[in-house]
Amino acid sequence: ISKSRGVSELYKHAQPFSFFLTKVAGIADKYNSTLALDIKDILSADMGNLVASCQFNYMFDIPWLIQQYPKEFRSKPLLIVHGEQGPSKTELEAEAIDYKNIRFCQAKLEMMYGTHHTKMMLLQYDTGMRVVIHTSNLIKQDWHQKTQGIWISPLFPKMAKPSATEGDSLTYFKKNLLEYVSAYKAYQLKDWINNISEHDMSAARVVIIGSVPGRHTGDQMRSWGHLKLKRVLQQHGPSNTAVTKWPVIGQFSSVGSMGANKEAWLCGEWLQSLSAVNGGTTLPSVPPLQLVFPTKDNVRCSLEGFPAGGSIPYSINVAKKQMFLHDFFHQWRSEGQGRSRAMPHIKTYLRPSPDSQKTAWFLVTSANLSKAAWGALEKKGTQLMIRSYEIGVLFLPKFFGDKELFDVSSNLELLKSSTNVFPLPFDLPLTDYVKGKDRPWLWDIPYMDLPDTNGNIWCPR
Ligand SMILES: CNc1ccc(C(=O)O)c(C(=O)O)c1
Repeated sequence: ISKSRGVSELYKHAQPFSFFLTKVAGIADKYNSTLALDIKDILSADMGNLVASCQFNYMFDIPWLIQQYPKEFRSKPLLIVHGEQGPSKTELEAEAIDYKNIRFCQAKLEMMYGTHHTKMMLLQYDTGMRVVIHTSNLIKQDWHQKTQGIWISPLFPKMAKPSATEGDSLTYFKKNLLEYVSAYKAYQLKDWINNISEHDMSAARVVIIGSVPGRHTGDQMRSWGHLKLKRVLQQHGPSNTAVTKWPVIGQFSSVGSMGANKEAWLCGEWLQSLSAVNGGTTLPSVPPLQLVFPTKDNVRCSLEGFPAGGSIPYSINVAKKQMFLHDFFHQWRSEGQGRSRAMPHIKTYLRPSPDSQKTAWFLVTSANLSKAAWGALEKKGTQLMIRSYEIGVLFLPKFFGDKELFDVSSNLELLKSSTNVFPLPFDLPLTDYVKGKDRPWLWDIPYMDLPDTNGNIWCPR
C-alpha cells in the first residue's frame, strides 16, 4: 500500500491557503490523503522540533492530548488555556497532576453564558514558531469522524529583537494575535505574548477575526466579532458590483437564541456585517442568507449515528422560539470531500457566486451562529456585547495574488489537479431540507422511529 505521504509534503500541497480538514475514519483513503490532517500530523516532528506549546480550547482530555504529541515532545512545557471554573477547573487540573510540564491558564468568563470556545495552538520550535487555528476540541471523538477545519501558519522565524510592530504582515496578523492574547490579561500568557513579539509573522496572509468577552465601545467595537469582520470587508472586501445578489452562507454546529424574528439580530445586524463590501457602500437591501445545519436524518445516517448529535447542541427550547430561522436551513452535504456522513463541527462563512464557482471571501472560525460569539449591539449601537472567546481566520483574495475572487470547489479530484482553487468543506449549491420531512437536528428530544447507523435510537436525558 502507498505509504501515507509525509506531513511536510501534505503541508506543501495545501499552500497557499494552508486550510485542511481533519482525517475521518471509515471513508475512502483518497479523502484523507490530501488536504486532510490528524492532530498527530500537526504535532509531528515533520512540522518542527517542538520546544514548548500552548493549547487554547474548550474541552480537554489531558492523557489523550499528551499521547498525540510524538513521545520526544511529551515532556515539553505545555500551557492549557481553558474556561473552566470551580469544581470543573479543579477536575481539569487534577487530570494533569502527573504531568509536571503542564501549566494552566483560566480565561476570565465574567459574562453569563460565555464560553472559552477558541481553538488555537501556539507551537514554539527551535527554529521558529507556528500558529494553528482550528475547530476541534482536544478529545478523541472530535478528531475521529467529524468534519473539522484547520489553518496552519507558515513557520514564523525568530527576529533579532522582539517588537510588537516589526515583523507584521499586510493583514496585521501579528498585531491582531497580540491584541487577542493580551485581552486575556492573564499573567500565565506573558511569556507567550513575548514569544509572539519575537517572531517575524510577515508571511501570514489571513486576517484574524476574534471575539473576547466584554461590552466593547469606541475603537474596541470594531476590533472584535461581527464588527471586525464588517470593517475588514469594507477595507479589503469585494466591490459592491462584483457581489450584487450573491448570498451569504453561514455553516455552524450550534445555534443561539436569535430573538423573535429575523430583523431582531440575524438580518438586522449580523447579516449587515457579513454582507459588507469595499468602500462600505452596502445598499440598504441585504443579500440572500443561506444557512447550513444538519437535519435529524443527516445525524441519524452519519458515521457516528445519533451520538454525533451530542456535539450539535441545538435545544428544543431555543428552536421553538425561532421557527423563522429554520426556513434558511440547508442540509449538510459533502460528497466532493467524502464527508456527507462526517457531521460538521467546523464553522464556516462565505460569500459565494450564484453559479457556485467563486467566493468573495471565506472564514473558518470557532464561532457558531450566536450573539454570544459574534456580539450584539447595545445602547443604540454604541457598544458591542460579546460573551465568549472565539477565533477564526478570514481568507481574502487580494492577499493571495492580485485578484478579487477565489475559485472554489469541494471536489477533491478537481482540487488535487489544480493549484489555486479554494477547498470548500461542503458542496455548493446547497441542498434544501425536504419539505414536510426534514427537521433541524435537536439534541434534547427523543428519536425512536428509525434506527441510526449503529441500529440505535436516541433517548436523551
Ligand atoms: C456550550 N458549549 C459549547 C457549545 C457549542 C460548541 C461547538 O463548537 O459547537 C462547543 C465546542 O465544541 O467548543 C461548546
